[in-house]
Order: sequence, then structure tokens, then C-alpha cells
Amino acid sequence: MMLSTNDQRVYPAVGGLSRGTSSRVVSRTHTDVAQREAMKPEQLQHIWIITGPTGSGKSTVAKYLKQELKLPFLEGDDFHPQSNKDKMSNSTPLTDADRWDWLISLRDTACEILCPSASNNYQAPSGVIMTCSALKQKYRDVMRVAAYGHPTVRIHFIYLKAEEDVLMRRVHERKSHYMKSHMVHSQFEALEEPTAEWDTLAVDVTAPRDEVQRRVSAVVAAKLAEYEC
Ligand SMILES: Nc1ncnc2c1ncn2[C@@H]1O[C@H](COP(=O)(O)OP(=O)(O)OP(=O)(O)O)[C@@H](O)[C@H]1O
Ligand SMILES: O=C(O)[C@H](O)[C@@H](O)[C@H](O)[C@H](O)CO
Repeated sequence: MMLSTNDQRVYPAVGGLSRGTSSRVVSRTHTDVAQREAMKPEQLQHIWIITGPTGSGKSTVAKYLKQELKLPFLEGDDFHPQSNKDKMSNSTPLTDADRWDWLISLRDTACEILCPSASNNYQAPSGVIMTCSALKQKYRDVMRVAAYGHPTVRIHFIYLKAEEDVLMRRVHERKSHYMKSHMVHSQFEALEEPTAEWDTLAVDVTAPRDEVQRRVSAVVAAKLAEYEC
């Protein structure tokens, strides 16, 4: 299934993110809620966060989705400081403390991208795709802050789900990456599955790549269709 692309739309600066507010948490008022409910689909900006443990195929799926939706893409791995990469290369799992700044910098970069600016010719994109393991609920909550005070923004987690042994095999076969297969178990230990969270679309990724792509396309298309009603 091919997704319809909506990246060509031009958004007025007035409805979108405004510079300088990306990291500020604004309290939700009745007006905010009313504005949020009154949004037209073409005014919305979607943050698609591809989540799951190491080896679940986040980068693979995100590159596919980038082509399909023609949206900017942020690779979560690129936002880890060298100290985090060194830790993971040395087979030491990251702690919460290691992850906060990483999560915040990813979130704030997504907000910057969605903001009309000279770099996008004052035509902010209709969304952004990012990879981010977001293993725990409190990490996903950090990302959810991107929608606070920004009535145009909708956040969707696409959770790539597979059994540990499947990911162990995939990471073992993947060469030239700092994350090695013996780190997979620690990722499952940290994992709090988001399957019951309202903004999460779970996709079973045990299947071959083309089938996973079809599943991801289907859940994204279904989600976008909800806003057209
Ligand atoms: N559906 C699939 N079937 C088989 N192999 C796959 C599938 N999807 C991805 N792979 C392979 O599994 C490995 C892990 O995929 P990928 O690097 O995209 O995962 P990731 O979640 O981004 O990992 P990390 O968090 O460690 O960066 C890669 O070698 C990739 O080619
Ligand atoms: O939170 C984490 O422990 C990391 O983000 C891992 O989940 C990533 O998979 C790692 O960056 C390897 O790519």
C-alpha cells in the first residue's frame, strides 16, 4: 500500500510552532483544547517516532517511511553523545541519566524542524520522522512534551515489536554497528511496552522487510485517515 504524501502543503506561520517555545512547557487551558479540536487536517504536523529495542528495525522502517511520506528524518543514534556511544560499544547499558539530554535534544530538534524558519523558507513541513528507542514510559513522556502548547502537533509512536531471540539474531548478523547482540537482553530488561498507550501503533516486525513495510504503511494511513473524518 502506498501512502498519500501531504508534505507539499504550506502552513501559515500562525498555526504552527513558533520559535523559542520548543522546550517550554505551556499549561493546557480550555482555549488550547478548543484550538486543538478545531484543527483542520492540513494544519496538523505529525511527529512519527519509530520505537523499539535495538535491532527491531527502527532505522530500516524510518528510511522507508521517509521515502513514503517525504518528510524530514532524524536518526536517534546521531543524537547520542560520544560518551553514550562509547558506553554501548563497551557493552554497558545506558542509564536514565545517560538518556535525558539525548531525548530532549531529539525532541527539541523535531520541534525546530516543524517551526517555520528561513531554513524551510517559512513553509514548515507537515511532519517529521525520528528513530528513538524510547524504551520506558517516562522517556516517551519526554517526547510527548513536544505537543504541549502546540495545537498543530500530533505525536505517534510506532512500536516495532518482536521477540528477543529474533532481535538477537538480527543484531548478531548486522555488522559494523557499535551495538552488539549481547546488549539485546538489557534492552528487553529496560523495555516497558507501550502497547496500551493511546498514541502508540504497534507493528509486529517478525515478518520479512516488505511485509513489515506494508504493515507500517497500513497503520500510518489508517491514523492519517482518522483526521480526515
Ligand atoms: N523485517 C526484517 N527482517 C529481517 N531483517 C531485518 C528486518 N528489518 C531490519 N532488519 C535488519 O535487522 C538489523 C537491525 O535493523 P536496524 O538497524 O534498522 O534496527 P534498529 O532498531 O535501528 O537498531 P539500533 O537501535 O541498534 O540502531 C539490520 O541489519 C537490518 O537490515
Ligand atoms: O536507549 C538506548 O539504549 C539506545 O537508544 C538504544 O536503544 C539504541 O538502539 C542504540 O542507540 C543503538 O542504536
